[in-house]
Amino acid sequence: MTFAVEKPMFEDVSAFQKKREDKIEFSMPKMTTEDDEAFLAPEMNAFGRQFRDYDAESERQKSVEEFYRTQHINQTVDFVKKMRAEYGKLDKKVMSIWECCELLNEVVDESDPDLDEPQIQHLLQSAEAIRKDYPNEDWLHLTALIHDLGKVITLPQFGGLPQWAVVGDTFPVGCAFDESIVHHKYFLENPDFQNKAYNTKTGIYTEGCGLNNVMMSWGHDDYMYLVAKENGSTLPSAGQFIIRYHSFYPLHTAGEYTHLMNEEDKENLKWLHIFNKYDLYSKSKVHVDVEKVKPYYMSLINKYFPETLRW
Ligand SMILES: O[C@H]1[C@H](O)[C@@H](O)[C@H](O)[C@@H](O)[C@H]1O
Ligand SMILES: [Fe+2]
Ligand SMILES: [Fe+2]
Repeated sequence: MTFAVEKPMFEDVSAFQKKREDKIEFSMPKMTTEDDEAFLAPEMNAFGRQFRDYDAESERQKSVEEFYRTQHINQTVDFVKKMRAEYGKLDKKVMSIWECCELLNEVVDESDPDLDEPQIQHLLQSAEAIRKDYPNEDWLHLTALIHDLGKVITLPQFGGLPQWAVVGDTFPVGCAFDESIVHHKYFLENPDFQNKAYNTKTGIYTEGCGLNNVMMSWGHDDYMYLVAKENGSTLPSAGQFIIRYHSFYPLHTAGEYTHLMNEEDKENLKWLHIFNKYDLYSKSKVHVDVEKVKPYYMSLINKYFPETLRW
């Protein structure tokens, strides 16, 4: 394999080039090809139910519903503005992408009816699944690996936010809460629900303004997008879009809120549709061997991210 190496700006070209080549050699180990069958989406989740069944009668569903009750009451325009300002500082920690993956060993997502495994497994399961079907789109494998890293903000050293401010599906604030949002009834107690400036179809926005100008409920998607962007990641725009809107089920699955999109959003949405299948249907009790796949993902991290990032 050959790689295009950017023209270095240094005087000592050979030393720089050498460093760069070492990095590249390390960064491209062979892909494992033991099982190269296509990814098959299962019909049932690990609990023997349909995926994303928010109305089933079970203990897990009850706690998921309670999660959405608090999320819907508390995610307001004011709250999102505060969170954006606070987390925009990126002053919580300096660490690498892989260190963050390992921190997710400690995080279990209370909003998810389909998975109660540590989040690092979900990252690897979705990345390995998408890699099977799109072997040449390395940026997509990496996008899957990192898409949920933002969940670290539930940990004490990152501000210890309650789960309702971190996980679950997302939706715009500042305009009407669409009825396709799961457990929509709990918005009745959200102060923005009664606010005339915020409760019309376009609210504080304009048709076609672009999602970049829309404030989404605060959580792991927007936070991780911010981390990637502010630290100068070279992930393509579709990868950044996937990270930012993968929980926006009211758009990518229900097809609502399209009046807020611009042309670029429409292009990127095609990739988000592809991604969503692997994010959702790869959730399983079968663990991926972390050490075995780590070298491959390290090579992608080195390609698209600096060594350490501000979080
Ligand atoms: O419960 C899940 C989980 O929190 C995911 O990380 C998020 O992306 C989904 O939208 C949500 O339904
Ligand atoms: Fe997520
Ligand atoms: Fe996910």
